[in-house]
Parts: sequence; structure tokens; C-alpha cells
Amino acid sequence: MHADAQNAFGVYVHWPFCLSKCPYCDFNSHVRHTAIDEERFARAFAREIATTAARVPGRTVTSIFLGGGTPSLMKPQTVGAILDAIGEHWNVAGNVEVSLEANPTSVEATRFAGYRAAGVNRVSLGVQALDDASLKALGRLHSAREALDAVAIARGAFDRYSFDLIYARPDQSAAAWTQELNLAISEAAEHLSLYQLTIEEGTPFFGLHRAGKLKTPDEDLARALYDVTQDVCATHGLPAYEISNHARPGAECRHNLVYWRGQEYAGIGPGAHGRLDIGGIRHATATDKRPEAWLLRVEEDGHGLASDDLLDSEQRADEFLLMGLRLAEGIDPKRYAALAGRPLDPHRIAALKDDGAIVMDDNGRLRVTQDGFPLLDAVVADLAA
Ligand SMILES: C[S@@+](CC[C@H](N)C(=O)[O-])C[C@H]1O[C@@H](n2cnc3c(N)ncnc32)[C@H](O)[C@@H]1O
Ligand code: SF4
Repeated sequence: MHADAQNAFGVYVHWPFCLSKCPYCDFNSHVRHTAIDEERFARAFAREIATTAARVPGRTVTSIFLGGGTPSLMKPQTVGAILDAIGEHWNVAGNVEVSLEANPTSVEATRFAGYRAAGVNRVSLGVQALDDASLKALGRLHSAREALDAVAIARGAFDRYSFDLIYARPDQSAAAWTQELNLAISEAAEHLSLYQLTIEEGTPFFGLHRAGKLKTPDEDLARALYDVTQDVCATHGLPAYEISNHARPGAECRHNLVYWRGQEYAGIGPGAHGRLDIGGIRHATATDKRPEAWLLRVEEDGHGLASDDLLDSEQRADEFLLMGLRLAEGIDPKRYAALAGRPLDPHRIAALKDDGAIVMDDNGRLRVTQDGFPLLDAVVADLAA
């Protein structure tokens, strides 16, 4: 049986606060200049977990991801209270993966030891760049040295750690990125997330880009940077298992695989998304993004849901395609057909194969090729049309 047929159930918990807002980021993150009442938030998280578990009881949690925002601003006791609540309302697999996102600015050894004692067994650090000028341009509060020190602390505290870098940054050459990537790989154990800088609408970078004050690589350079990323990582035993994620085989982030394989997950906390199967129907849930409004809603209603949409078979199949084709393992077209009630169009498959954008492998799985990945959105749009 292929791994994506196995039962998996993830719990995503969103901590929505950061020390400062990075100018490229459009995640649900907020800066507060007064102390955050973590105990009150922890009670609200526990309450929303209880309410969600009542909707999807009896699940065995295989992964938990504490994401943000900056979850490493939480006290270890807050993390412990959240993990205890999950254990109280669902079964938890013996080998559960529990990841926490950390910002190098808020990493210290004692705090990491506290997270480990609370049950976290994997950390993901937002390093973003390994040179100080780029970090400054990205509005980060840490230096490259501090980032590497945080990686060393992570290595000392956890068997499993990963870090994120952003590439295709303004003025980045392929030679400089190759050097930076080699340094990153020498510090990475098993997993790296390598994201191309996206200019998100509504961010300060968007305004600067539109005004011509921030230049991102042109198409050719972006492609060269992408190719360098694939080649250098694969050479060092960290092939891409997803368009932006690289791991030694077996060290993939199990939680993120839940999303990409179209499996079930609960979304807890402000602005968290979930996919729940209730009575054979998939629900797409989203909570209120505003931290304090979410808190009040949970205290009043037991949950902070802002929307709970039922996905029809077409929507479910499209989502399966969109997420699954990001993975190097691709998708099982039979599962698509079962979800959509019709197979993918064989003419479109043939045309994309002729273009070298997709392949059908020996196990009958449909996969996007390395040439196809930079055009992924177009490939998906073509197949789903
Ligand atoms: C939600 S952030 C959480 C990490 C943590 N708050 C930090 O910044 O260290 C997750 C990751 O998304 C990536 N990211 C955020 N905005 C991005 C953008 N506009 N383009 C590319 N990557 C981005 C960064 O690599 C970041 O580490
Ligand atoms: S990149 Fe991370 S630290 Fe910066 S605003 Fe976004 S979530 Fe916060």
C-alpha cells in the first residue's frame, strides 16, 4: 500500500504573534506591544480542541504542527497545555511527530529543553538567509551568526530539525546562492525548506516592487536559481519531495505530507484552516483571523470558526490535484477519478506529457517533472480544466 493510503490525522495549531512584522510576510501574524495573556489563550486552545474533537471523535493524531506567527514566543508551559489538551480529546500515535516553528530571535537552549520536555520532537527554524545584508533587507531581527547559533541549539535539543531559507531575493546571483546553499546543507541534518521569494499583495514588499524599488530575479535567473537548488540539494542527498521542501528519504515532514496528500487535519487557533471528514463529507474550516476576536468567540461559543464549507466532489478533486502535484511522488489518478466521479482528461495528460511537464511512472502515478515544476500552476490549471 502506498503511504498516502494510510490513515493520518494532523492537528495544526496557530500562534499568531510575532516580535515584528517582516515586510514580505502575509501570514496571519500580529505584533502586540502589551503582554499576551498566554494562560487565557491556552485555555481557549484547549476549548477549541475539545469542540473540534467532538466533531471528529476517535481519530488517532499522527502529527501536530505548532505554526505561526512565532510559536517560539510561547512559554513551554503553554505548549505543554496545548499538547495535553490534544492528548485528552484524541488518541495520539506512539510515534506522533510534534513540530514547532521557531524564529532565531527567540531561541535559547533552556526554552528548547522546555519544549522537548513538553512533547515537541521536531523544530523548524526561520533562518531565511545566511548573509547579514540579505537578512537586513528582509527586515529580520537576527544576524546570520545568530541564526547558525540557533541551528546549533536546535541540533543539541532535537534529533529532528529543519530550517527555512528564502531565495530568488533581490540582487541574488546563482553563484552566491550556490555558496549559501552549500553552507546551509553543511548545517542541515535531514530537512530544508527552500522558498522562492513571493511578492505578496498588501505587504510592504509589494508596494516597493510595484514602485520599481525592489527588483526580483527575471524569469531566466529565477529558473537558474531553481535549478541550482534542485541540483545542489539532490547531490547532497536532500532531494525535493515537494516543490519547496527537501529531505533525506524518510525524514520528510509528516505533517505537511498530510496537507499535500489530501488527508484530514484539524485547524486550531486564530486563522487556522482545517479539513475534516464528517459523515463522509469533507468540511473546509477556517477560524477568525483576529487573535482577540477569536479568543472571545471561543470563550463564548467553544470555537472560533468563521467558516465551515462543505466541499463537493469537484472541489475536493481539484484540491487533491492542486496539493498532490506539488509532491515528487505525484498523485494516483485513480484516486482523482474516485473523488471527481470522472477520470482526468487523457488528451490533456498526453499533451502535457509531450511537453515534458508530467510523466506517468511505472506505478501508474502522475508526477510533475523538474521542467514542469516551475510551471506547476499552469500544469494544474490545464489538468483541472
Ligand atoms: C509563517 S513563517 C514562520 C516562521 C517564523 N515566524 C520565522 O519567520 O522565522 C514560515 C516560513 O514561510 C516563509 N515565507 C514567509 N513569507 C514568504 C514569502 N513572501 N516568500 C517566500 N517565503 C516566505 C519563510 O521562509 C518562513 O520561515
Ligand atoms: S516571517 Fe515569521 S516572524 Fe516574520 S512576520 Fe511572518 S510569521 Fe512573523
